[in-house]
Amino acid sequence: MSTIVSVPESLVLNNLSRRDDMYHIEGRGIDLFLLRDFLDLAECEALIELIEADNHPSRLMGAGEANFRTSHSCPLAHSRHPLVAEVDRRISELTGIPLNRQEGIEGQRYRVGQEFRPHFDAFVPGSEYFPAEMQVGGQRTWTVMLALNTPKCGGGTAFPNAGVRIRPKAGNLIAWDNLNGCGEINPSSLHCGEPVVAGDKYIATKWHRQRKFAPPRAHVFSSGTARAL
Ligand SMILES: O=C(O)CCC(=O)C(=O)O
Ligand SMILES: [Fe+2]
Repeated sequence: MSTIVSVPESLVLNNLSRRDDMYHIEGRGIDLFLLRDFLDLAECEALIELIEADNHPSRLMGAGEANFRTSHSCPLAHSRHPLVAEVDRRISELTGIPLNRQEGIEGQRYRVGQEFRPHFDAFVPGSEYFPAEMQVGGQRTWTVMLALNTPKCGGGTAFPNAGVRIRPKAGNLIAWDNLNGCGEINPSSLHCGEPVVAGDKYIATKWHRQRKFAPPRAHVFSSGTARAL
């Protein structure tokens, strides 16, 4: 038996790794990519303004412990701003993953002390939300995360099982696959947004699905909860 997905994940790996401006960050058990200056500073500022204009306390899929994710989130697609569509398009061009497998990009703002504790972006099998998510696009595959500013101190994106910490810098993009070759959650994809120590932190996160993604109207975009594998 074989699983057929519309874009083999190895193709995404090829698309990212063949660029000479792409840094391959070596982590235990995971391929992490860093591309500098994916957005220019004016674009970062414009996205930050959209996040400031419309945000709500960040949500979790399923039950999570208190203070697990203390940031605010903004469903950037709701703004209908042309820059958001342009960023979606550029991400699709970079990864080779078609637009119809993208979730709407989510802006996030962290103030001092706010964080997102270790979690998987991929949906956790056995959770109450899992069957519904499998109906609307299947598992999450690649995460692409854009740094919209450079926090003064703290706020790194850390992968504890892979032994990697990435410091956000305005305009930079990072990307990783949350699944292994069998389509199961890769334990090394566990990651967190470390507490911000000084200044604010703004990012925008793009999650991708295994199949065409057609969310019901009330669909809430958020990350998976932490769960030991
Ligand atoms: O804030 C970060 O660095 C990580 C955010 C994150 O993990 C997510 O949006 O899924
Ligand atoms: Fe995440």
